[in-house]
Amino acid sequence: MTSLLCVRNLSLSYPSPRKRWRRSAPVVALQDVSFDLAAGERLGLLGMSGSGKSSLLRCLLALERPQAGHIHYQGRAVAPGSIAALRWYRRAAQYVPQDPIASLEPRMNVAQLVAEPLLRLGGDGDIARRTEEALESVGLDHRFLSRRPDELSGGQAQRVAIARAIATRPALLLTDEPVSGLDMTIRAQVIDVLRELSNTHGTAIVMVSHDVSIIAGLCQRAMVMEQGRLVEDRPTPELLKTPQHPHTRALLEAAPPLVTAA
Ligand SMILES: Nc1ncnc2c1ncn2[C@@H]1O[C@H](COP(=O)(O)OP(=O)(O)OP(=O)(O)O)[C@@H](O)[C@H]1O
Repeated sequence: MTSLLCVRNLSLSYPSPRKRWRRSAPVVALQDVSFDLAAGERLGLLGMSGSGKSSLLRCLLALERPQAGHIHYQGRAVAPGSIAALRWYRRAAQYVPQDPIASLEPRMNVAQLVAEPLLRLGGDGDIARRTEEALESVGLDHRFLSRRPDELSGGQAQRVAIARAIATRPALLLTDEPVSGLDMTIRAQVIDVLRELSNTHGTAIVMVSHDVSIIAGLCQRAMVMEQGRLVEDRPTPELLKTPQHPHTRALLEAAPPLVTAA
């Protein structure tokens, strides 16, 4: 497989809030994080709350600038460098956020929301058909096309956010807890859609989840973070069967028993 993303020695700290007359030490979110992601690979990111998963995702999305290290996409620099000059990267990488309702423009209807990235990226062919296909693949039929975000449940809004991201068939999909608000049937359906997208179009996926079973069901590889560091990075079945790091073992012991495995 060809390397898509190359992440080397990434470190990120947030300035600490000012307490009265003095500042305390910055909050270290990422420390010396390095890994590669191959085209079409599906990578799960596990870790306790506050371990740095969302910070890493924000760096991969070029929303946060790391203080040290670099990120290259197909050999081109995503970081360091100017965020404003990353238009080319916004075409390649799509994002499914954790909070879909906040991310969907309230004045647009579902058809416009899903078509918007296709139009923005200069989509060719039948935009209406691709919009409907993307919505159908997440279990929403044509009756939803004219609804606005405030007329959707949390789960339906999440599915619109996923349809929006996958309609463009991106080379890289970055997701933060993409199925956490969905019931079990829809959750399984959305996981199938993501797997199908990846298998058919070679989309690489980086997925943050607290749910080990979701990562086991979708991702060939899993990484575990602890206090901003990567402590384990292995094929998911191996990591689940023989966790090496004490933190991974603690994480798996705290998780509910797995129903399925990749
Ligand atoms: N904007 C911010 N300003 C200051 N500190 C931050 C900010 N965002 C995150 N942090 C801190 O950085 C560290 C990593 O946070 P991050 O959100 O990346 O963890 P996480 O693993 O995604 O957690 P969760 O699973 O709870 O979402 C934490 O100590 C957090 O408090």
